[in-house]
Amino acid sequence: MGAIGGEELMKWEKMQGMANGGEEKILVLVRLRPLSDKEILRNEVLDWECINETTILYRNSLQERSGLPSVYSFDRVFRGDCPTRKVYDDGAKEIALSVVSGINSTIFAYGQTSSGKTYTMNGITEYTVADIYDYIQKHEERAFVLKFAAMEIYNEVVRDLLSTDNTPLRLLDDPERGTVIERLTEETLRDWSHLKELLSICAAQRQIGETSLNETSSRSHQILRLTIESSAREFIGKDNSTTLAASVNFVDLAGSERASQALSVGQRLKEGCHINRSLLTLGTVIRKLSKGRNGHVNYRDSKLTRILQPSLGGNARTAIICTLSPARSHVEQSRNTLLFASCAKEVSTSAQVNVVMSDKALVKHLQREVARLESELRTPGSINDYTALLRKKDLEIEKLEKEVRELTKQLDLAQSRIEDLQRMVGNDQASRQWDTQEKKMCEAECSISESSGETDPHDAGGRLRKSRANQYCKRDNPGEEVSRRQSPEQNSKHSILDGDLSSMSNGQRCISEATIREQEELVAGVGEDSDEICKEVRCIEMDKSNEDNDTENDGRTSVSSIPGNQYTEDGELLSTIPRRTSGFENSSTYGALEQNVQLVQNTIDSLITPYPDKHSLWDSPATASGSRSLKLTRSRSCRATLMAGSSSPDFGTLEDCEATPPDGLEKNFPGRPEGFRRKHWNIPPFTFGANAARLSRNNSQSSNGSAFVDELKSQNNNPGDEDIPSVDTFIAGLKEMAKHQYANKMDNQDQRTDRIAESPGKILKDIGLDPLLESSGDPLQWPLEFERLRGLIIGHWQTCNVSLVHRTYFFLLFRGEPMDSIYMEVELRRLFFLKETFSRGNPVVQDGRTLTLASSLKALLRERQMLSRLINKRLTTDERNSIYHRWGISLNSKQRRLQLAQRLWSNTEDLDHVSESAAIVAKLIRFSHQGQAIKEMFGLSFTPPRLSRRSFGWKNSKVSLL
Ligand SMILES: Nc1ncnc2c1ncn2[C@@H]1O[C@H](COP(=O)(O)OP(=O)(O)OP(=O)(O)O)[C@@H](O)[C@H]1O
Repeated sequence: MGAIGGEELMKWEKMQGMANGGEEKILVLVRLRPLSDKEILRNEVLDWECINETTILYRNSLQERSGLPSVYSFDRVFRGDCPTRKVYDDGAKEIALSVVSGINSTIFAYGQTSSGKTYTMNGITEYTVADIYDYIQKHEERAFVLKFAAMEIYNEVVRDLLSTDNTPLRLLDDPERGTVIERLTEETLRDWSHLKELLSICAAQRQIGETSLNETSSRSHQILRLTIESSAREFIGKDNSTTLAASVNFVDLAGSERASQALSVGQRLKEGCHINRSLLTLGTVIRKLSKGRNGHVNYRDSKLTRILQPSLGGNARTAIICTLSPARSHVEQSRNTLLFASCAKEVSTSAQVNVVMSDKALVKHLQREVARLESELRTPGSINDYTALLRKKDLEIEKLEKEVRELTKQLDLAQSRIEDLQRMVGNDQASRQWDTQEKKMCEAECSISESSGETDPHDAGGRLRKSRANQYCKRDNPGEEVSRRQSPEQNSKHSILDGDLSSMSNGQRCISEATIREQEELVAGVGEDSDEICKEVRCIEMDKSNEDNDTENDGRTSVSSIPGNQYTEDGELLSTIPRRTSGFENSSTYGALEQNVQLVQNTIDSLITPYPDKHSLWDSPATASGSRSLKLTRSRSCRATLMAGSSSPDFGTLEDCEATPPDGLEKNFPGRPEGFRRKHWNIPPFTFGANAARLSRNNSQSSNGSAFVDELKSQNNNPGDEDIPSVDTFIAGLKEMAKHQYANKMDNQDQRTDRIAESPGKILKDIGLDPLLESSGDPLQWPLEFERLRGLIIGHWQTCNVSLVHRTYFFLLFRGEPMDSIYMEVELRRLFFLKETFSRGNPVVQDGRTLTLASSLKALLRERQMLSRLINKRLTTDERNSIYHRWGISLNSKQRRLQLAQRLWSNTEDLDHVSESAAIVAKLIRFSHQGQAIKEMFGLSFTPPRLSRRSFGWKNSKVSLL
């Protein structure tokens, strides 16, 4: 409609609103003709009378007792002496002239032979065309093109009345336009006289069919079609020129009398059958349509109804003029005609304005586009563009190569961790058989440190001496591991608690800053040398009664007063409240320490085996169970599974890892609370299939590292999935938010960085890089805290209409590892902000787009539709059916894909539902995530690189954050 302007536009819009607004009933008119001369000569009686403008009455009293109706009402009825002009003006005109407003229209004449159909239609056609020309002259602001076509349907054969070629026209099905008549001549009308000329040609052509058959009766249906195209003159030739195009059909039907009454045999009988067939079909169609549009309407049963389909039940305004002979001898046919008319008045159509872009405008537009592209190609500037593009690509490649190098480093780190873990597990049992002499040496060193004032945490020399003490213990016990392994039966807590340590005074402790830092590193998933861990365990005598004194007096208060983030039930981050952590400082017994060590092992476990789960969503239980065998003590295998992707790196794997107690210390490790473990890992697996093997780093770290990155990234950037934000985009956004959020914290901490050397543990926690401690205080509580925060996040996702793909990425990437709390906080803050802003009715600008609650809801609906389209592509039939079955969607129901997409992530209270939704979305978008691996690859992991005792590594963590 862009080309239509001003008053005309308003008028057409009004018309469009009227026509598009809803359905309107077919206009039904009844016209009585006067008695013909012959009828008068036969002394025929007039049985019908129009008693007012809408009612016709049957007057024969004898017939009234038949039980048939004697009064019929229609939109208009016209007496025998009523001129055709009035029939046109009072009835057909409004419908016929809709065509100038771009609305299709059709005028039918229905009635028995000699009832006056042709007489009426000739007049109606003439008046309509005259009015159209009149309208054209009055609307000079628009340019009109009139086209005329005419056809005849005779014996179910369609002929072109403007062509001398008698070859029947074929009806073709066009997906956009419906039934199209092949080769139909369309003459462009030059003027009124031209139309007259064409009408006479039609009449002559039609007579060919008639004269040989029945001199008094038309045995064919005739359709004259006038098409009007109109464009606003001011826009003609411009790109945005559009055209209104509509047709008005004048349909003169064959006589509606029955074949038996046509008194026909042979050829005439055949004609009668065909006439009956098309008229019978027309009647059936009208009858069906009059009862509403439920069920199949058999338009295709005849050529007539096929051609007139849009006029009868579709995009056209329609009028039917039923013609009657008043003579008593025709009463039966007249009654049939009125019954047909009664049905027709119940039929509704729904017309609309037809706007098309003109061919001319289209051609012009395309020509300009071609010219523009050609000139772009010729312009030197475009070469510069390509050069700039190449440079940009080069930079991207460089960046990717850097990422590959970083990844390689991280893989090395992962390898080291695994080795540490193995050593740690092996050494742990031996640690319980601590040799008395070793303890004494350690204690002696510790006592020296203590007495020499090393309790001052700022005393670097003291720390050095303590460190030396630890080193000493280590160096002087080279056979320690061997002896531990040789005497496992001596591995008991008594050896520690009842040994020489018990003889130490309450004031004596071996907690050094180095030890504390090492513990922090352990919590952070960094595997320290297991020897050193053992020594730390041995050196600690944590007397509960002394703990308060320690924290108050020895300057290490900062270690135990760890900031913890406080959230409201709604997830609002209230404040960072200093609180005393009960983490390692409270480990006053060996049992507690053992648990802490075990926690570390578990953390490492989760790092190297990030895909625990139950049965595969996609695999059969047998398949899923077949892939479960990992144990902590088989960390190398775990790594292999992770790196290789395994044929089924499914979540069942780690669950079995956890559910089947491995050898060694982990037997005693309570792990995550049962409920947490059950829910948390209930996420279906993602099979990497053929790509799995390529995910292995094998022995060639650098070269295969690149392939590894490429593989992972390509998996998450499927061609053709432009609508799906890639995991890169997701992570980049997340990191950006994390960067901003923590930049502030970092700024606040800058002045304290000078003191890092003096108080590294404190700074580490203050800057929020030790989220396990920071967010929960007690690392053992982190799983529960994680679950709580995740529940809040899931709820806010729903409230804020957050993208399902985003939810899926987040849900699958952040699954309870200690360092995830950073991103949990970032996400919660973001969601809280969104929720707050939306609740105030304000928009949020995100990635340059303005988001409102309504627009986000729309986007979410679009995303669901997009996902529904992927269901058939990305899921096998079995997978789909299995999901439909589980989700209560009938396999026979219509739009079941859309139903499934609508249900995804719909029940945020049910974690099983959420998990399965995430798995389905991940599968649809081909997100073959790898948990920790992908997090490390994209620098999402906060796990600091392996820290040297004397080099403080938080900056490395910051780098990974940025
Ligand atoms: N309203 C009328 N006033 C005067 N004469 C009429 C009227 N209607 C029809 N006639 C005359 O009746 C005769 C038959 O009319 P017409 O040919 O239009 O009938 P028809 O329904 O088209 O018949 P067919 O089905 O055979 O084509 C014609 O001579 C026509 O002039």
